[in-house]
Amino acid sequence: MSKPIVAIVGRPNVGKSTLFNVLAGDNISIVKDTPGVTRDRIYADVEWLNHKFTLVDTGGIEPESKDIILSQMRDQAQIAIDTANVIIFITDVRQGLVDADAKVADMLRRSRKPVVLVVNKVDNFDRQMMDVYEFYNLGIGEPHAISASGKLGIGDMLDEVTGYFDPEMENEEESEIPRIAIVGKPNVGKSSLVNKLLGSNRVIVSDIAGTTRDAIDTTIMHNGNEYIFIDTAGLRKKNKIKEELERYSIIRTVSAVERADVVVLLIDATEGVTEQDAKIAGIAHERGKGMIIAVNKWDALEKDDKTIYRFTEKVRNTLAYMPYAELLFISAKTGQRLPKLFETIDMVLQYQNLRVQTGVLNEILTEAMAMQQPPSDRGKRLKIYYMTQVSVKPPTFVIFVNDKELMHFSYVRYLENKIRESFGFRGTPLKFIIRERKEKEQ
Ligand SMILES: Nc1nc2c(ncn2[C@@H]2O[C@H](COP(=O)(O)OP(=O)(O)OP(=O)(O)O)[C@@H](O)[C@H]2O)c(=O)[nH]1
Ligand SMILES: Nc1nc2c(ncn2[C@@H]2O[C@H](COP(=O)(O)OP(=O)(O)OP(=O)(O)O)[C@@H](O)[C@H]2O)c(=O)[nH]1
Repeated sequence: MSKPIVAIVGRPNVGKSTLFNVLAGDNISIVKDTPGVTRDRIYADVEWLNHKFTLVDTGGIEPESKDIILSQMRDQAQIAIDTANVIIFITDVRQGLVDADAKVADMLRRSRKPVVLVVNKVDNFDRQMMDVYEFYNLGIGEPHAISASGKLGIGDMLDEVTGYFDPEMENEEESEIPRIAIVGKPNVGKSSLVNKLLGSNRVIVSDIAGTTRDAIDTTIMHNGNEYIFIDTAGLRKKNKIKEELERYSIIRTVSAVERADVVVLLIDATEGVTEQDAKIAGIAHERGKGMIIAVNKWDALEKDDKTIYRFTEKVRNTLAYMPYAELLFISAKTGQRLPKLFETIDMVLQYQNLRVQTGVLNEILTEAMAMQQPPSDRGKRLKIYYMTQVSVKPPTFVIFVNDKELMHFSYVRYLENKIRESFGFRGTPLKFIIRERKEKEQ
């Protein structure tokens, strides 16, 4: 299933962060007023009735001068148009309708993306409704009055947002053609890779920073199989401050990863593995995607017999939360190990879809428990009744136990390792759900 993306766009101080936090719930609620504090809160998973979506905040405008605000808003809106399925355009009833709003509204209208116009800070519906009607003039539909901080009008707004979701997309079962997202920092070689894989020049590559184009899906045939590559390259770099660039690249990554079965994270061999790489990898990890780390520009490195070993160690340390990820050393320039990349993608796809029968799983479980007893606490021992695999992509297991509290993270890890010893599941994260069951039901 691929989750829709909803982007919030709006001028500084209209209440984007507040709305974001209300929608994202308790999990992400950094209260602001300190510039920089909210920077990391860029996306969140939201559930409304039967709908799930990923919310992204395109924010991060520094209110320096009006000209800059408008150009930054345009950038925000462009990112939203490029990546989102539905756009929430948020305005402020107290500031009223301003010129920048109208300009951005024009841009959004032309994009033909569904836009939900929201007028925030309507703390008193009776008294402020007349002011809300003014926003009809934007020509992008009916304004929704809300109070983000007062949590008013949020339900109606979400009804409209989720009403635009494509039911086919939400219920999408298995797609026949696997989708591979190529992600990584700017300049790491994403376009070069897709270009090389394609073997022609349909994807534009440039040495000049500032090549503009939208994310492209490229269908590539290899050994008679089709693959769709989702490429996040070509972010505009002109006039962007570093943090802004990073935010944009993260939003695009989230949207590409969301649609993918397998993620190929490119790391620049000439720069080593960085904090930003770890952040990007985290997005794929959280979303349970198949994971391949490809260290690119391997041709450009002076190597001795220890180089690959040292590099491996560094990557594994920095990305310690994903020991399952496959690791490859490639060159998009020379084509080194690109056939191996396809083999690895095929393997990871298989493991993402592998189902293990309950009988076999429980043999592994029994043996594992015999070798290492489940933990106990204050005289009470964890009992594990059985385990079953409930889904794939990522493979997800439910473990039935007598008392959830007794189930230790380290014991789950131990069981995971036992499953991997038998089945591999290379390149794919495994998910475990612990459920309690009364002994009598046994
Ligand atoms: N009265 C009222 N104030 C609100 C409401 N929602 C947000 N605010 C206030 O508006 C101010 C700006 O809110 P933020 O959520 O930080 O706005 P923002 O759009 O994220 O701002 P930037 O990060 O600068 O882009 C804060 O002081 C909020 O408390 C509302 O519904 N009613
Ligand atoms: N030596 C070497 N250079 C490479 C390799 N792959 C890419 N490059 C160079 O790295 C630079 C950036 O490559 P791009 O493919 O444009 O990188 P990108 O990740 O698509 O960049 P953005 O569009 O900024 O996201 C170009 O100068 C490429 O020629 C490689 O395997 N080896």
